[in-house]
Amino acid sequence: MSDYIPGFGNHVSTEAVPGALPIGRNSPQKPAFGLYAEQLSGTAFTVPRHENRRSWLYRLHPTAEHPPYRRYDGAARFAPANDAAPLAPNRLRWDPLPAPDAPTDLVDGLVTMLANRDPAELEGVALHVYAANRDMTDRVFMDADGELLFLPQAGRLRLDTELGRVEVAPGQVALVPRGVRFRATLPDGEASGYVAENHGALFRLPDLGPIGANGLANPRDFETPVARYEDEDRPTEVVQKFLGTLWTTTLDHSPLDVVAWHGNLAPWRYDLARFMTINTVSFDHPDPSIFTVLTSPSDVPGRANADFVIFPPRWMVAEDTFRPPWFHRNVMSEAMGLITGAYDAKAEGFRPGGVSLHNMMAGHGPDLASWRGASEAELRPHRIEGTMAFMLESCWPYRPTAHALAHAQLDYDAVWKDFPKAQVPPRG
Ligand SMILES: O=C(O)Cc1cc(O)ccc1O
Ligand SMILES: [Fe+2]
Repeated sequence: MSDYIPGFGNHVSTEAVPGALPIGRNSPQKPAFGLYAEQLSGTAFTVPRHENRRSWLYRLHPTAEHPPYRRYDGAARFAPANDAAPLAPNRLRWDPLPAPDAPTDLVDGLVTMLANRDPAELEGVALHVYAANRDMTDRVFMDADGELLFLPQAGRLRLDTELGRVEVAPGQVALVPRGVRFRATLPDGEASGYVAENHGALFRLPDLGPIGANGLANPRDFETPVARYEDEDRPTEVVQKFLGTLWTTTLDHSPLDVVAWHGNLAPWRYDLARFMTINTVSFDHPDPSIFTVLTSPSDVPGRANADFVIFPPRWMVAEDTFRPPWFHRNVMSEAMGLITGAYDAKAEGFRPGGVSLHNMMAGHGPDLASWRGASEAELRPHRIEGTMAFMLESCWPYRPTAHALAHAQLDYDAVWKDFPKAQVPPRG
């Protein structure tokens, strides 16, 4: 049997021990084996049925049984954005995180770069980066502030979650729903990458409009783990992110003790190589919304709280067209990262593991070298290979954290310096 069940947002039933899952009801008077039934809500009880997400978990201990949380004093840079000072409307870019110089697990290796809105408003996203070289041992993490989308850049992650094991490699992404506890271990000994934290409406597949019934990320390619549990009676720390700060408590058992579960709120993984990419076969560079993998809508139709967009390997065939991204100013705010290769609008300086920020209305687009190259290129069919950039586009402008502001590349603006002035014929 596969360790994964295919499909996005499906109603799944899975049990690690035969007979653990109640049949025909969610909360029997006495669940099998003395298990505790617990509902985990991903949406308010009364949201419309097609948006309603929740799962029922059958576990060795009730989650409610835990001592009080105290402030966690590790992960000093895994912190909320600093919104005290006015933010300059400048474009910013960051180099990849250096490898940790001490043993560091995923939680302590997370560094918050960009965030918008307050998690208490149930809107907005944050972009974190991580660099870790140690397994989480005897501790788990959970985020009450949002769902977590993991984008490994180097090194695999094994995410042992309450609802099962998700293994994810660079080129794949994985999602852990809000509130689901998990432990990250590093099969390759070290790992670095990105985490998008979504405080708003749950990520979903975008509508396809005139594209039709198929294409972009197809639902069947999302993989949800089967139930898998630990029966460990030893102290386990739970680090929790709640309202932008970190808290800790210690249980006398592993909380990854869900023997069976059913429902449609669950972790999953997705291989970005399965993305069916759409592009022009005539002329002009289409808007990047054609590359949307997942969207988190805001209350305004079509204006996303967060769009997760990728720039995958693809053919470029447009005729009489400047093929890379055009110059633009966007009412949406654009955070970007690079998983592998080079990005077609930036000849240099945007490195795998790096981050860039082009906030609302910031003029940006190809750097001088990319513009020159693409303006002069012979327009034969050309395949962009070995690349994977992503964008987390949000209607809410991002604020870099104090740490990010202090570590931005110097003079990113210079990539748009010295464009030759256009020469129009003299008037009249
Ligand atoms: O700024 C960027 O590089 C991202 C981007 C890509 C694209 O193809 C069109 C618009 C856009 O913002
Ligand atoms: Fe852009």
